[in-house]
Amino acid sequence: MKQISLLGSTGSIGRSSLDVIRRNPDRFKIIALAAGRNLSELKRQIEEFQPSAVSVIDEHHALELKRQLPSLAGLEVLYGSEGYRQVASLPDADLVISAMVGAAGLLPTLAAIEAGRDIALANKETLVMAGSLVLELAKSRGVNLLPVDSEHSAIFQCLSGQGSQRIRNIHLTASGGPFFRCSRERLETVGPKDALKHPNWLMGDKITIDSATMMNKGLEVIEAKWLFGVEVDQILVCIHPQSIVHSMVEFTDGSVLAQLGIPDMKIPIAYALSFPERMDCPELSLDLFKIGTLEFFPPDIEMFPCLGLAYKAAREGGTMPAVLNAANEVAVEAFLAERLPFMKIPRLVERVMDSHGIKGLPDLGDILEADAWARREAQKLLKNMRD
Ligand SMILES: NC(=O)C1=CN([C@@H]2O[C@H](COP(=O)(O)OP(=O)(O)OC[C@H]3O[C@@H](n4cnc5c(N)ncnc54)[C@H](OP(=O)(O)O)[C@@H]3O)[C@@H](O)[C@H]2O)C=CC1
Ligand SMILES: CC(=O)[C@@H](O)[C@H](O)COP(=O)(O)O
Ligand SMILES: [Mn+2]
Repeated sequence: MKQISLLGSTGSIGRSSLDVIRRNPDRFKIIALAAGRNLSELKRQIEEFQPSAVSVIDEHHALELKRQLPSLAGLEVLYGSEGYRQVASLPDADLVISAMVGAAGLLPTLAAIEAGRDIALANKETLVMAGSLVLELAKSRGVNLLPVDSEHSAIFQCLSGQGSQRIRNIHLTASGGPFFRCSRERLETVGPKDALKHPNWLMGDKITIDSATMMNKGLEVIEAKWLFGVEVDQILVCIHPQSIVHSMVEFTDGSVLAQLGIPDMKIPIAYALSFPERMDCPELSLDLFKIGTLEFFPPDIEMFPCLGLAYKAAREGGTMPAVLNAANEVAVEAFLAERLPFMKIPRLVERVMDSHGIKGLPDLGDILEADAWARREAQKLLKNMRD
């Protein structure tokens, strides 16, 4: 029985993870949950999965949760950064699922690695911000980093049993998002409702906007660089509107291995949870004849500059990827609140990056400082960039 601590339980990945666990009660046991503010969903999860500890965002939400769940004696209700740290580093957990959204996922994930727990990693921002530190710490603690992100799970599966020295290129597939082949005129007018309509995947708002700008693919390039130890220029993005091929690895002998499946996150989640074994998921089945066509196109970096900005940040290294990530989080939040037009998301990120003095070989303090600086800088610039 694998004992699991789940960070980000009320989100899209959190709920899909619980679905996989619910179907396999003989293999997995939830021992702790961490959420943000969604108490009604968390309450349902506590009642069903009976964890021994939970953490929420702050004391107010912890008190409210206790008020709503008076009968659950024995449940430890924690909150804030210390609560998340405790849930992430429980000694009884075999695996921690890291599925909070954004920079909030970094410290709990580091705490879990520090405590020697294997990680099923959905929170790509952790590797974008602090890839070098995360890899070093995971190595020193003997921790397995098991990718949940669909493309990285695909690459990980294609690489099983092969050394990464023999990789010529990684072909990272992207759906193209809701605005694939849109005109520039149209992109100037799109709002949150349009951008939240992802063609293939049901996900949280932040990653759905990142898919629409293609920043998601940029963050994934950085994530792949760290997970698979390849050079940035070996990671090639291709638009694959069907989202059936989840990524490919081209080896030095010209062989290309791909992983395919329906676009459902329960597949990569199940793989990360059961690794090195596979599970039976009869409901997740691919009908190739229904799909019929698989297409591949080059990305348009002029229309989707966020992808180019992420490559630039990856090449420059040091604190720059953390700055890219923080500026993007501010820009996406402003776009969702209708305070920034869609096409100004990359402009804001670029301006913050342009005014950043990179610190090479950053420690955790440098990364957190760069993240805070980029948020302040982005907020300042936002005021002049609304229309
Ligand atoms: N959704 C998907 O299919 C995929 C997601 N990912 C990655 O997985 C991660 C999660 O994505 P997704 O599930 O879509 O996101 P959601 O927005 O659906 O869920 C986010 C989760 O994080 C919690 N949360 C939000 N802010 C904070 C905070 N400041 N402190 C603590 N917890 C917080 C939320 O809590 P609450 O709602 O209770 O406030 C919720 O549980 C992201 O990094 C994303 O890039 C990767 C591949 C695919
Ligand atoms: C499901 C998943 O892994 C997402 O990261 C997905 O890939 C987003 O779609 P895009 O390919 O449009 O970014
Ligand atoms: Mn992905």
